Amino acid sequence: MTGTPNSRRIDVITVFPEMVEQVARFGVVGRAAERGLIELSAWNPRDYAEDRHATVDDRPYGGGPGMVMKVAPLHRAIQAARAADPRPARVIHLSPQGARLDQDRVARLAACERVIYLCGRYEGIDERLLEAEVDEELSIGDYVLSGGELAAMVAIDAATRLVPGALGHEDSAAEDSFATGLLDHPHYTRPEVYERRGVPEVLRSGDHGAVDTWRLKQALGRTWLRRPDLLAGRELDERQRRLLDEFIAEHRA
Ligand SMILES: COc1ccccc1CNc1ccc(C(N)=O)cn1
Repeated sequence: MTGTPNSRRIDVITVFPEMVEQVARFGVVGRAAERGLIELSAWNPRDYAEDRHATVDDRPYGGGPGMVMKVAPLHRAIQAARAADPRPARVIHLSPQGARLDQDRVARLAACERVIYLCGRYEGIDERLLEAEVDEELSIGDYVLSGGELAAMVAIDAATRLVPGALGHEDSAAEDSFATGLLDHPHYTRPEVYERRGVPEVLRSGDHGAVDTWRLKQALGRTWLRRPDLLAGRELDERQRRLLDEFIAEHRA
């Protein structure tokens, strides 16, 4: 299936295609797929195995527990995915050995016209396939999953939110907490009081300037409290500095 020229094409190499296809059935990613902003296809290396048992793994050279994914079925699946669209693709291997996925790397993925996500299972993938085909290794965190599929789905979700048009006007990715480099401010909606807990007055004042100031102060304060590391590498302007100092003074009061 050749892609429509300006849509982002996402291919996933996985032995569990049905698992990965779920990410394009719901919510923001589901709507983006429906509207042709992204196209998602999964490719199963079992379909490209050499033998009638559709073997995709084998025992590790050097011994040890578990199995290793074979080169040939993965290589053929990647070639089939590449051939499905004339545009060049960036091949990303999800692995605990990868660079940590953060919003900057997500933004780079979102800018790619084509990405092929390679999902390992078992103990991992034969190094020769990685050397020959992989452009970048990414990790969603310092923990081991039973496969790269969930990591690929995380990357697909985070990147799709940044595709122009994917989010309605009601929630712009530009104000996302990590887009501003700060944590998010608190959110409230009706009822005004729930089990004796109210809503901060300023949010019902109708004074949008005051609301924006309150939200910035809360974002700065919460970042200071929960993720001071995010503030370490960041210059605050005079207004931000003053708001954070106010928050800290109130926090210590
Ligand atoms: C033993 O599993 C592997 C070993 C090597 C490569 C891939 C896998 C598949 N598992 C993964 C994949 C990604 C992440 C992550 N942190 O992004 C965690 N686990």
